[in-house]
Amino acid sequence: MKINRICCIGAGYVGGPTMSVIAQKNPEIRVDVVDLNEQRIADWNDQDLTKLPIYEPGLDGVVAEARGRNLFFSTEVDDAIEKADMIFISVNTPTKTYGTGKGMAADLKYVELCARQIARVAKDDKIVVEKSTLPVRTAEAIKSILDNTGNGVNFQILSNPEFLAEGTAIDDLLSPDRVLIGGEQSEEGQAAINALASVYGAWVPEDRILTTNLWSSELSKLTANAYLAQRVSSINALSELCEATGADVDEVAKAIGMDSRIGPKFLKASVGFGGSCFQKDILNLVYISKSLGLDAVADYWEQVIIMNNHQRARFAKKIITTLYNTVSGKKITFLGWAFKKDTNDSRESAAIYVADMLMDERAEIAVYDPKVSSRQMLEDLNYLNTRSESENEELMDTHNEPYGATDGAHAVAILTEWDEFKDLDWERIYKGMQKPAFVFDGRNIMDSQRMRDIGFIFQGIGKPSE
Ligand SMILES: NC(=O)C1=CN([C@@H]2O[C@H](COP(=O)(O)OP(=O)(O)OC[C@H]3O[C@@H](n4cnc5c(N)ncnc54)[C@H](O)[C@@H]3O)[C@@H](O)[C@H]2O)C=CC1
Ligand SMILES: O=C(O)[C@H]1O[C@H](OP(=O)(O)OP(=O)(O)OC[C@H]2O[C@@H](n3ccc(=O)[nH]c3=O)[C@H](O)[C@@H]2O)[C@H](O)[C@@H](O)[C@@H]1O
Repeated sequence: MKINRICCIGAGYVGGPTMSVIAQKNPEIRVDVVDLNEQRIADWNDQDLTKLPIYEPGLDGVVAEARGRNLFFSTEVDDAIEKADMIFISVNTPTKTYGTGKGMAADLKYVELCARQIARVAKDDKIVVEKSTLPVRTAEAIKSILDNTGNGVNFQILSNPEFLAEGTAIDDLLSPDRVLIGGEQSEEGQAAINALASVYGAWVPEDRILTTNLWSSELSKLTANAYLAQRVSSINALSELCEATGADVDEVAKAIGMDSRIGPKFLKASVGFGGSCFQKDILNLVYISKSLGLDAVADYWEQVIIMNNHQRARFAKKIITTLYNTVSGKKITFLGWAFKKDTNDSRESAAIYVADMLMDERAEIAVYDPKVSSRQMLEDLNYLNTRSESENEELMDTHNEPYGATDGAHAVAILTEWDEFKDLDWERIYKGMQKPAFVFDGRNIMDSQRMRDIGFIFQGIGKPSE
């Protein structure tokens, strides 16, 4: 089966970059990325490539090559569905904020809407690909909707979860560790799997394209994120033990990471993991386990989230106790708001929660982040509903450069590991701050000796205090 046209519903962090690379590598396939959000589509179509809605290193070059050739962004969802042979569903699947499973289960309403829309519009056979991260057995629900509300055409459902990480999305897409495709174990299912495998085969070596049954593929995505987040929570748990004993968490991480069975990656202690997916996907895993009566399994994974919440709170508490048990009226500068470097995404960023806790103590927060807009920072805080929007505005001040942000501050807290923070003129920052000048490095990016030599009272995560 030859694929001539692809449609992707959802032009977000996954749909946008993934389809850009598919289009770049398959110039003979037309790829239409569609979204209900008109502003987002307008931004994807902006001639000024610095205005793309997502900041990802290398994305602008890929879009420049393919856009207008065989890559198109539009709000014409029906038209793109109708003309496509293969339709990716890449819409958001946030944690439910209402009803059964509130705060735990994945909200599948956007996915279901897509399935219903595909069923209504499709007039010939289609392959429908789950790109969104979904609970195991969702393909069953999608198939039921398509088969029962459609126009009698045949649908094949595939699961093709995305493993890219933000900030390295283009590199991850260009050379993935693996591409996972789950499908029905039938002749038609195999043909659909082969069709999608040939799209990736344009640039991904065959031995990296892994095919499984649908349920293994759906569950592997939740499992991969749970394992990765578990490693961060494990090293963060040990960071507290390091602080209590005089061990250095980076030294411990290096020592264990050299064991080839453990490996060196994802062992960086931090103020806590963020991002739109780790928490949501683990909560979803916990919810599924609980629904199946597997309470011990649910409790095991829930601990990863509990530890992450603890790490964020511990960081805020450390700032408060170190600043003589009060931060009221004190200026505390955050360097970084994004959940990790090289992205403008701040969803579930630890910075939001740490700011919220300090603002509860009436601290005045000044923030500088190279890519996150001040509007987004305020929206993030308002979303928590802890205090009124005007109070948030009063207590938070945003800056577009670091020196004004740190001027007059009692303390600086590093919340994101942006490379540029290492090269700031820290002597200048020190001079401008209140004394004693405190720095809390929530990412362990600074050289502690150098910072102490400048005069700072410096504290990293999981590091000896002097
Ligand atoms: N952000 C990431 O790095 C990764 C995300 N994922 C998963 O991919 C999925 C998408 O995530 P993101 O791209 O981050 O979300 P996003 O929120 O950035 O993008 C989703 C887009 O879908 C659009 N949308 C929702 N319903 C629609 C509909 N009925 N018709 C047309 N457009 C619709 C929204 O307007 C939005 O622009 C989620 O399930 C997520 O768990 C998977 C791997 C990585
Ligand atoms: O499903 C998803 O959304 C994606 O989630 C993560 O990607 P992402 O959240 O973009 O970024 P990561 O590099 O995994 O970092 C997540 C969080 O963990 C933190 N982290 C990561 C690694 C580490 O050693 N220490 C640490 O604190 C990061 O700072 C960040 O806040 C996974 O790495 C991707 O494979 C997956 O596709």
